[in-house]
Amino acid sequence: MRKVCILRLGHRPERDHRVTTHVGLTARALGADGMYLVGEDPVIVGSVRDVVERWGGEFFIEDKVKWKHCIRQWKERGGIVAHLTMYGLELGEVVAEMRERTEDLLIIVGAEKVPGDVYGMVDYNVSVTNQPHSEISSLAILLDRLFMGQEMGKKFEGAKIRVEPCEVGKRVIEL
Ligand SMILES: C[S@@+](CC[C@H](N)C(=O)[O-])C[C@H]1O[C@@H](n2cnc3c(N)ncnc32)[C@H](O)[C@@H]1O
Repeated sequence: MRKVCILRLGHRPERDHRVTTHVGLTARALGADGMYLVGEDPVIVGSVRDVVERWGGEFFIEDKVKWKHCIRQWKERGGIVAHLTMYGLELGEVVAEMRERTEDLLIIVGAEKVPGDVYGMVDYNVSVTNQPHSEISSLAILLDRLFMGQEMGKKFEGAKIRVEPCEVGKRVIEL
């Protein structure tokens, strides 16, 4: 089974804390396998690992990653890389090809301005509309289109807690 991981660039601990945590949680919930974080943020690493511990699955998070090294190593190991950017090719034009390829996929999302070199190092620069919005929304839509909705049924092995969907109220099961 191919691996799909996220590389989060440009994280500023003083202002991106919540958004970067949500990039990780969105990636996990929508079927990705892990996230590499450029920069050091033990609080985010701890929060995401805590969710994995309670809600299950094997999603990993690693901080203090050097982005060029991460991309090069990913490609040396035979993986492909997509960069989410409003300036890229429209998602609808490239997602079928990305889905058909069997190589591991690294998805890059930025925070502040992404270094210019990134655009030339990747296999796909992909836009989710050509309007500015967010790394969380663009990642969610890419993952959903990539997995064609199948990620919604993903089982999270080893969970200590699970939600039982119900029409009204909250039903939480401790396992
Ligand atoms: C809040 S934006 C800031 C982008 C920054 N101003 C720049 O010029 O690179 C943060 C990230 O959201 C993602 N993003 C925002 N809008 C997007 C779009 N329309 N399509 C794809 N990704 C998008 C990109 O990954 C981007 O790096």
